[in-house]
Amino acid sequence: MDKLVEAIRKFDNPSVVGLDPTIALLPPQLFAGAREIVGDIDTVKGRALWAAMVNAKFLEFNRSIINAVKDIVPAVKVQIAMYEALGPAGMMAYVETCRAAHEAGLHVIGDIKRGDIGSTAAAYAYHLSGIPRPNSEIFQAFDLSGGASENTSQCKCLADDERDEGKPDASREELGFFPWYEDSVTVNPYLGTDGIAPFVDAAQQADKDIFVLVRTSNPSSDEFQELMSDNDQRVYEHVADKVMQWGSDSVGDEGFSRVGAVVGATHPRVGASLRARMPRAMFLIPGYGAQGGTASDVAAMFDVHGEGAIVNSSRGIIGAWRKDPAYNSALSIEDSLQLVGMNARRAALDMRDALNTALKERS
Ligand SMILES: O=c1ccn([C@@H]2O[C@H](COP(=O)(O)O)[C@@H](O)[C@H]2O)c(=O)[nH]1
Repeated sequence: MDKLVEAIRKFDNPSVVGLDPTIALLPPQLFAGAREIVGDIDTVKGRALWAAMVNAKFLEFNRSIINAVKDIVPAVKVQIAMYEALGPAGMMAYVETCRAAHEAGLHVIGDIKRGDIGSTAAAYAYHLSGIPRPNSEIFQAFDLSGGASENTSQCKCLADDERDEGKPDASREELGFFPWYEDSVTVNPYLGTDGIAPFVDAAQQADKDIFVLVRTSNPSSDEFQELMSDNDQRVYEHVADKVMQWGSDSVGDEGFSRVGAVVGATHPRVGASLRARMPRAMFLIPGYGAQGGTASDVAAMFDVHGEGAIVNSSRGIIGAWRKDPAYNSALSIEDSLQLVGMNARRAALDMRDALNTALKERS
């Protein structure tokens, strides 16, 4: 997490902008004429054209936000669900969004919430370590090599070779070794250690990080996470202890391991207790703004130095333009996107200031 900690310090801003576009969050003028272009939406062609168009608009929208905030925030969190909902073209919009953020110098958190049995988790973990080698386990399992390769025992990724040769990230990108442009991803711990270990290994190989869901922000999260086990511990407390264990071999210079924790801003008391329980875990805190979390709710989730956490807001920042009286439907596409960017910037600055004030006030 050293790079993320450094980026937060550089901007004096422990917040992350969530790029979770929906059609309702985009200015309607971006879709002017869409009906005519798409034709009948209930045909395969119409639906495919619509998805391609929406994805192109998502990308345009995201780029205007990235440009507007790149000099004031350290990171973006890109929620893959919003893109995946639009099919294969959506995945390209996801990747291109991550790439635009990466090229703008931002730390990119891929909110992909993966988790599966070990062998499948190993395949998902290539999000971090790059496209697998032809002789990696994932290809061997299906014998795509025609039995030619000898090496079946190791799941070795392309990034290994690059790292061995000491090549910088840029050359990895050129070679297609780093296709997702994510610096970290979110993972779901429900399957236990064998579902997480491949992500920890991949993060270690590729010098990246993961964030494990520990105490999520949503209303139903109590159903399982608050359950009490025999030894008087809540389920989320068990997960927290596992997160510490999973990260124990990867504590960086800044004192945080590669294995961070997702803790919702909507649980201030629990968040504070988790801070004490997980001193080496960086917290990714969603639930600020649109879900009701405030700066004072999250202040106790930072460590004594006011570090160790990054707070996400998605709708509250990318949808801020909708409250601006300067918006009107007659604005050109260009002007509407400028308004989107200006409002996102203002909302991001307000969030930064609110967090820094709450951190000062608590001491
Ligand atoms: O516990 C969790 C884990 C992840 N999220 C994600 O964060 C954003 C929140 O969006 P807002 O618009 O700021 O509410 C979204 O991508 C969620 O999937 C979360 O909210 N809670």
